Amino acid sequence: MTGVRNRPALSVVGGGLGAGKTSLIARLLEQPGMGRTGVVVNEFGEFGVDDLMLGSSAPDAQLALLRNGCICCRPGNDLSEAVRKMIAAAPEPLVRIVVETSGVAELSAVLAKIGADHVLRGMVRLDAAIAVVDATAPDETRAEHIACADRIVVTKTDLVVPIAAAAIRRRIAAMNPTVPILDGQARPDPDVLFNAGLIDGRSGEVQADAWLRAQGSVHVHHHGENPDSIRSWLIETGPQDWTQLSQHIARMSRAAGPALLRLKGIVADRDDARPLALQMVRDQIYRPVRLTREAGDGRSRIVVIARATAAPAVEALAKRLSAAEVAIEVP
Ligand SMILES: Nc1nc2c(ncn2[C@@H]2O[C@H](COP(=O)(O)OP(=O)(O)OP(=O)(O)O)[C@@H](O)[C@H]2O)c(=O)[nH]1
Repeated sequence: MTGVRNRPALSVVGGGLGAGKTSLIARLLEQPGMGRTGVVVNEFGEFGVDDLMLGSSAPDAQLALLRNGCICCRPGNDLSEAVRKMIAAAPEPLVRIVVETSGVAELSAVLAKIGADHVLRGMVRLDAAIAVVDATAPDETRAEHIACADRIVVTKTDLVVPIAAAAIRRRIAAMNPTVPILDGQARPDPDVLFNAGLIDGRSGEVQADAWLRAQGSVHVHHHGENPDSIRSWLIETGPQDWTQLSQHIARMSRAAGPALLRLKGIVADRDDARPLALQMVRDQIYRPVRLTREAGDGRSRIVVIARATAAPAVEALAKRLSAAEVAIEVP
């Protein structure tokens, strides 16, 4: 099996129907440094046009089309198979693979499926979850997309007045305070858009803080009284016993149910100087990654993003972990 650092970095681009996913990827593919990229397009319907559009903007890119239903809902391992074939067929080793989800897929459901697919995980290195938000359709902004994204790209800002674009950015920041928000019109730099994973694609080093993005950046947030509103928590605590911690997290996840959207953490391990990176998308727990000793500072930091109804479950988790400080939204 290829060492994790040498595997292609897999990023997922999600967003509503017509939000601008294909246009964003097509513009990215035209940029220098985007060679040796493969794109897997998942179309909901039988006839795909996205691959034609991408093929014309980057004739050398490796393209694969998965038709007929969302990869998150379809049984089987179509995505794994498409990625395997793409890696095998590429004339040169691929640096990156971008998966464009169908416009009806939930980004969180696609990420959860990828997390559960050990064959796929063995072929790639997970990189960025990118949510595309259409500035002309603010009401279509889906909480799941925002909550689980590592990067957000707001598209069609040329079609709205600046004040409307600013309002969308504020709304996104209130739902996910740690996520960088980029403007699609500004032609996002691939180096800024991608490279969001635990391992820095350029240096091969672990980039724990950049990945967690919780260093002093999660504030007390309140986003309305509505039980559907999205909240974020930063749980800061000391070293943990891994087995116990995973049981506490599983318990929190069961209590929160579908209200839990995303969890990310760097956890100091009571029995090992090397911390663990853990993440969840919905109820899917990814296998934790053991970091290097240098990545730790003796503290555990866990970021949880969930609907407001999950508050008791998250607060109970914080209590069980004897969190020294919990930043929680206040009404
Ligand atoms: N003015 C403007 N139009 C855009 C922008 N981004 C995308 N579009 C247009 O919006 C339409 C939909 O864009 P696509 O890139 O196909 O959207 P998509 O998310 O891939 O669509 P589906 O795959 O069907 O869900 C196209 O006509 C694009 O030209 C933008 O930033 N500004």
